[in-house]
Amino acid sequence: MSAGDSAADEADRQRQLAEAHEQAAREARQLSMNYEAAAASEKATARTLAPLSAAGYCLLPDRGWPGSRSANVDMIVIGPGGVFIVDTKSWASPVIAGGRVFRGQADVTDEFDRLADLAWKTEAVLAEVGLAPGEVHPVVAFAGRRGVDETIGSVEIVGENDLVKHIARHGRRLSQTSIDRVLAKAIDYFPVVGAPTPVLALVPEPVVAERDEIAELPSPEDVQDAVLESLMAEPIEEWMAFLSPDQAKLVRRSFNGPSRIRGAAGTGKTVVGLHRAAYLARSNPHGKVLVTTFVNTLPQVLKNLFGRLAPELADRVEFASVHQLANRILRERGVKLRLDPTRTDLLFNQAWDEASRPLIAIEPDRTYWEEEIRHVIKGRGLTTLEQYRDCARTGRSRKLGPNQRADVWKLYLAYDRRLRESRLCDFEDQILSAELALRSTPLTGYLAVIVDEAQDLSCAMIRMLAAIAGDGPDALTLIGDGQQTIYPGGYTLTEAGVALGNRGVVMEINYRNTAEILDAARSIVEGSSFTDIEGTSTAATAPTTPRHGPTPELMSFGSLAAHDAAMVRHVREAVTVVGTDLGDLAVLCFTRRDVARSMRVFADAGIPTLELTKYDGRTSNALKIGTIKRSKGLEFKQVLAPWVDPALLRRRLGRSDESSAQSEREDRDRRELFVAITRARDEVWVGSVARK
Ligand SMILES: Nc1ncnc2c1ncn2[C@@H]1O[C@H](COP(=O)(O)OP(=O)(O)OP(=O)(O)O)[C@@H](O)[C@H]1O
Repeated sequence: MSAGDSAADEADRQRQLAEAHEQAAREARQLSMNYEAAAASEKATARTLAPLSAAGYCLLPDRGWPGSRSANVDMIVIGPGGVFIVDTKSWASPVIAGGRVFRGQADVTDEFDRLADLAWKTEAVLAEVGLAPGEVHPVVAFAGRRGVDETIGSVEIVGENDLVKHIARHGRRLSQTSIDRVLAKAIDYFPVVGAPTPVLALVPEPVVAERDEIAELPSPEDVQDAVLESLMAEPIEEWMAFLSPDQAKLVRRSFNGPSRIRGAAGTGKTVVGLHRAAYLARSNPHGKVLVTTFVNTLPQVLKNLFGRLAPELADRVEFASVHQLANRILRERGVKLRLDPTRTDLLFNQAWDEASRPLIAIEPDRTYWEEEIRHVIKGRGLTTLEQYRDCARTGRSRKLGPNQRADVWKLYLAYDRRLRESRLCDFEDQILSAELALRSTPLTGYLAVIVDEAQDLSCAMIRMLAAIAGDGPDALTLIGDGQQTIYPGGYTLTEAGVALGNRGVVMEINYRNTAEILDAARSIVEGSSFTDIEGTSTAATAPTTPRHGPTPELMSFGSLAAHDAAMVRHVREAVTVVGTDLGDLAVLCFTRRDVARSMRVFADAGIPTLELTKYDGRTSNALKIGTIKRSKGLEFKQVLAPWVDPALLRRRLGRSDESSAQSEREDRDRRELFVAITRARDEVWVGSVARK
């Protein structure tokens, strides 16, 4: 080593050290500038959002990003309008185009995807306390901006100065109890950001001067209006935003094929179905969700409920009954069918006159055979006697041998011939034609089909809907309860070509009825069995309910006049003494004739009425009157069931002729009365007139 070498080495070392310090300083300075901007924008966001606390909102500023050691979330806002995960971006002139976001030349859409992903994971965590999925909103606020209103995937993008309005306009969706539960869980999930890692530098910590505030805040009037709007908003029903944890998890559950949600009356199946429709529409940007059921008027009621549950998705979720859907399918394909129920009834009568003799010997009740043709034969779309001979006739108690089936087939042929000669179709033909039409030209555009009250649908209807849904994950959800089956001639889903595997879920808590109403309803169907579309002959599940109320009144009268007077008196007292709104009462009848009779009785008593055929779910101060079939899926505070067969109010006894049509009919009538009684939230009145 020559003289001076060691000094030169040291000089080199010190130079390298200096360069390293300079590099570190440059990086620290850059980082500091970033944090400074972030801190300023977080502070501004906190200040912008502060007025929301007057409307019951809680702000959780600067929380840790779950699962990340360094990232944080600017602000979590939790209150009556839901949960908002707010990320503020202080970007100069960001551009949103073609579903992507650009910052200068750089595509920064990934940052939005990360926020959407965080919201998705937050949904799952908050579902554990029952928050419905649609209530978690990822929001990006552009700092210092106003008038921005965009979405990228599920992320809502607004100007920072529109934030209060944006959040407040969600109204009052969560009650204080729900907010408290969600808040406790969120505080747990989003950790408090800890102190920064100590700086191991031999330089003194810089002294930071107070920052200038960001200018341009929303005007006080704007903020006041928004907060007021939030405070004054009509609260929505609790279940629209907050569910039981089991329900909330079920809404988000993914099934790798068709699935079935089963549960007794009032267990929240429809509620889950509506939330699931919203969830599926929200998670898939393309296609629509179809919610369908048998009763023609129920879809409109569900649509109105959905409009409040998820207004932003109103155009992504369609509501139609199966017949309305079949009608549309045929119309769009240029197929014209002539439907004339009065004339087709007449044609059936003529066919009955021609071919009834051997059938009367087996079972005299004409209706039984009409049901056999409409539900067992045409409900499946059987076209040959061989098919009919092989058919299991699930749910029909009377056994039929091959020759007897041949006699039924003759009746069917006689009816079918008359239909063709008259160029007429019945409603079963409408479904079968739509199913056929779908085979040549499928119906596209639906990402999922959700069927409510699936037990009411025929085999062909299920096939038609399965064809529309396809067999992708979550494409078909069948919701229903075998115990509420009131149409004969059941089938199994396997027969309809739907393989459920083990994708079945049972719901077990009743949210609608009081324990007293449930007991009364159960006593009506006790001892009678039913066959479910899953193919199992089951005893009913026995859901529990936490609510109590008056014991249902099961009244027997000596005369029609006494019955009708007591029925009117009960309605009057419900309104004047109990204080129930007239619009929250329903009179549910077995037959259309009884509906007409009720309308007359109440008209004579000067009580305003509304037929269920005209009810769309909107409140009106009129007594609802309709058939029990029409009341499927609905609920009322009080239900009256008049002119009930006294036999149904007695315990069902085991009969010697269990396989008779009469026994099958009685079981069905009992289930129908069960449906009527379980429509009531609080009180039930059942009237019967003793037979002399
Ligand atoms: N998590 C919940 N919290 C509060 N109320 C609920 C909840 N879930 C359901 N409900 C209420 O319970 C009632 C019954 O719900 P829903 O109509 O969905 O039951 P269902 O199983 O479809 O009944 P049915 O088969 O008898 O038609 C409704 O009033 C609904 O608002």
